[in-house]
Amino acid sequence: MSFRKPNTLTEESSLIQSKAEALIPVDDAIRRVLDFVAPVTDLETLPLDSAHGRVLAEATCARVSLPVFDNSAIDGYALRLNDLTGRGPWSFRIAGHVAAGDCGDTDWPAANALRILTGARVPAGCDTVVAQEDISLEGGSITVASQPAEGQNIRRRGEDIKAGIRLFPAGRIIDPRAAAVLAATGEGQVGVRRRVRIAILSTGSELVEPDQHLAPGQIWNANRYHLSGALKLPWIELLDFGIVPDNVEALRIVMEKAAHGADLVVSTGGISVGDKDHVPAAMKAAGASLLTMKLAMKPGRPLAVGRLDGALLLGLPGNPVASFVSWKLIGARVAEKLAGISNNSVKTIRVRAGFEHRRRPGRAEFIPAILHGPDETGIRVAEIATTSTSHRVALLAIADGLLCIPTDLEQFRRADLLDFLPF
Ligand SMILES: Nc1nc2c(c(=O)[nH]1)N[C@H]1C(S)=C(S)[C@@H](COP(=O)(O)OP(=O)(O)OC[C@H]3O[C@@H](n4cnc5c(N)ncnc54)[C@H](O)[C@@H]3O)O[C@H]1N2
Ligand code: MOO
Repeated sequence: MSFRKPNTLTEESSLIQSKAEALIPVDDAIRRVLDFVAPVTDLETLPLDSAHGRVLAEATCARVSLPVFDNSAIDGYALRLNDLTGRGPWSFRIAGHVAAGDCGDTDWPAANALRILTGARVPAGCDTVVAQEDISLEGGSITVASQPAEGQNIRRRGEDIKAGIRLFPAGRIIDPRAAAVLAATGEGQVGVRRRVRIAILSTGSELVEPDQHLAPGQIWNANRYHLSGALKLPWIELLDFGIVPDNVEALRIVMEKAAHGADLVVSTGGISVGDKDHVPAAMKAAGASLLTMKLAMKPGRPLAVGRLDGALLLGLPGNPVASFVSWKLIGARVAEKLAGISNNSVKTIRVRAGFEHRRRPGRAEFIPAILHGPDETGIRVAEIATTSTSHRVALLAIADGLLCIPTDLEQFRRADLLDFLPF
């Protein structure tokens, strides 16, 4: 079975995984899904202040050197070393004053000092700046007791950033640090990729919104909120289609509408084998090419992926922790690739297991876990409440992240090292 490039995924029946087929390793599944994603190509030019959190469209090089000119690092006095003849102490009349913002081209007779303030352009001829704490001031003159070093307290042009060097790659999110660097190098307008349009829908006839009364058999919609929370980002335009009942026709209509306006449509629920699991059928009825997968992953075994109208459809499982984990590991990667983001958000750290565990291998597990520690070796220790996680929203409340147990691992002991994906 292969997962093909955009718009060529047409023989859906041959792509649907048979029951007997092995579970797909998580990394393979991610690779296959990502193979199917092309970043949005439309660009916008925005004033820097409106570009916070957006994705840089092109690599950015410094068009100036920083500092732009030699300037003083301190409040003090500018001197010419040539004027320090003989043995000290040396006295100089203060011939003028340069502050930050002044052009610094000032009349400066030989054997005189200039008062200079932090950030002020160092005048021509000045090769040292003495701190005001290191002189004695009397009337209009200063006395310098010890020999200053050449270049001291002068911030040289280009010592921070050289004109022409690459500051950021394409795909970098303009976070506050990047914004400061862009501003400092005079990038008042920046080219960014357009926002990715992501539609979400919560499938399930049992669902009502949390501000509604629960009738017998109903539950409150949790998935809509972990998704809308994760998607409230400056590079995403969120389209929320609310709750859709378990009905192929209703699902088809909403999916078509969502796919029409979105780059990615994310649904939760209705992708397993129950009589009311209609999401794959609705995707097909809408004319989508479709791939349903069973992943070697717990929670989050079922996954449906389709393409309709230029939009990618991603069907996540209904159990809240399962859909949360599937979004974090797979959905978020899809969204980031669509947006053209260069480095993905899935970054694990190493932790020690705070417990021992024996298990049936075959699925990678992602268990909500709490971090303690660090232990005597300086490494943090992960504890879990249970390995049965799929429906247990309480685990999301208490956990610091996901403890990652590799597919083939049969057992581990207390203090063994494992990967951990922080929230
Ligand atoms: N016979 C089998 N049954 C199931 C299998 C299987 O392989 N064979 N897989 C199980 C696994 S694993 C998962 S995960 C679930 C996935 O099921 P669906 O994606 O079809 O989801 P639903 O059946 O619609 O819902 C599952 C569960 O989650 C609750 N839910 C759904 N949406 C929400 C929501 N927005 N907020 C809160 N809770 C939600 C729903 O009420 C169900 O309890 O299938 C297993 N079954
Ligand atoms: O994927 Mo299911 O999440 O194992 O419960």
